[in-house]
Amino acid sequence: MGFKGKEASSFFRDFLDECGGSAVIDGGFATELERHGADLNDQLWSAKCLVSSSSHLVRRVHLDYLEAGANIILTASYQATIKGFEAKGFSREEGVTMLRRSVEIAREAREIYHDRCTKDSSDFMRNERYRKRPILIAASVGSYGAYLADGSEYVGDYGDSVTVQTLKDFHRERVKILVDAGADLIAFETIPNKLEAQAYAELLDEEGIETPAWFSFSCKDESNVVSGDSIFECASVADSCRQVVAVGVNCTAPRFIHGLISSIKKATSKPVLVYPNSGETYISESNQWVKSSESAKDDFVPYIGKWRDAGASLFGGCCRTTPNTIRGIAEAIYGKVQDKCM
Ligand code: MET
Ligand SMILES: [Zn+2]
Repeated sequence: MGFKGKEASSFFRDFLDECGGSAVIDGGFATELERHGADLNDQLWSAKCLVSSSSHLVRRVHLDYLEAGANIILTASYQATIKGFEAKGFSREEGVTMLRRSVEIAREAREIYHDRCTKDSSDFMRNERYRKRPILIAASVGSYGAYLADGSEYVGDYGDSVTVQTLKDFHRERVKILVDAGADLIAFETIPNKLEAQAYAELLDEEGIETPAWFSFSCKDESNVVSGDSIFECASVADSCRQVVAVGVNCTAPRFIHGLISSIKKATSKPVLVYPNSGETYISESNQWVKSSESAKDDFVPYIGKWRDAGASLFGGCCRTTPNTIRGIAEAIYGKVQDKCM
């Protein structure tokens, strides 16, 4: 399946149809790399693993999420920027190579997974719909706040000196590199304010990018993104952008998701995606996740059905969620699946 020659929106509608109406997004990526032993206490965060010596870990995490049932896997490029790589002493060319690698590694993981599925026919999953599910590679684009590596993507205030133009110039090159590397989708993630959504929309238009994109916002309550801009206004920006095929929220506490879905549905008829975090709060000073007083670590899998009834159609997890969360979501959507395809 490819989007070439197809309108972005019809490509994505076909994908969702093939998935049976609802699709599974993967779970926390950086979190999972850490669980496999990576030390991400670094300005580059998960992008640190794109250096060749750690690329096997990136592939491994992608495979874990595919084996858990994901239809969409997000690349390790969330915090990968040429500027960020240069600040760490890499050359421009090396930065470009690592960005491209993020897409290539995800594609390799998809091939390995497909290969395993075909070869191991004796242990094939009985659930045909699950086994034949389509799989897309989404190039992760973290916000400008993510590049600042100071937790700004959870605050959303970039100050007066940062304009739409600043943001477009910041994102332009890496978006083009990721598209050129063959991503099926661009996942603009953890968008903290309306300004950055406007910048992405203009950028897609100006560069004539035909690769479908999704806009996903990080939110602080049931009706506002973290900067305080309303989710309705932010989703409206996404709604008016032709290349945007889905709109939603990520890295947001599960308790706000239901209300957010309703607000987004008022602004757009595009498919709605949700991939909450565990409900814990990120403390940038100590680089730690702590349980907030309102909620212990939520297990949001039991709510998937309700969120689907509220109108969402893509479900996954963000920080501090694991392949187990995604397995639970896949089972909620596809029914009980065997552990192995694998
Ligand atoms: C701070 S949100 C991080 C999103 C990214 N896709 C990850 O799971 O690591
Ligand atoms: Zn997150």
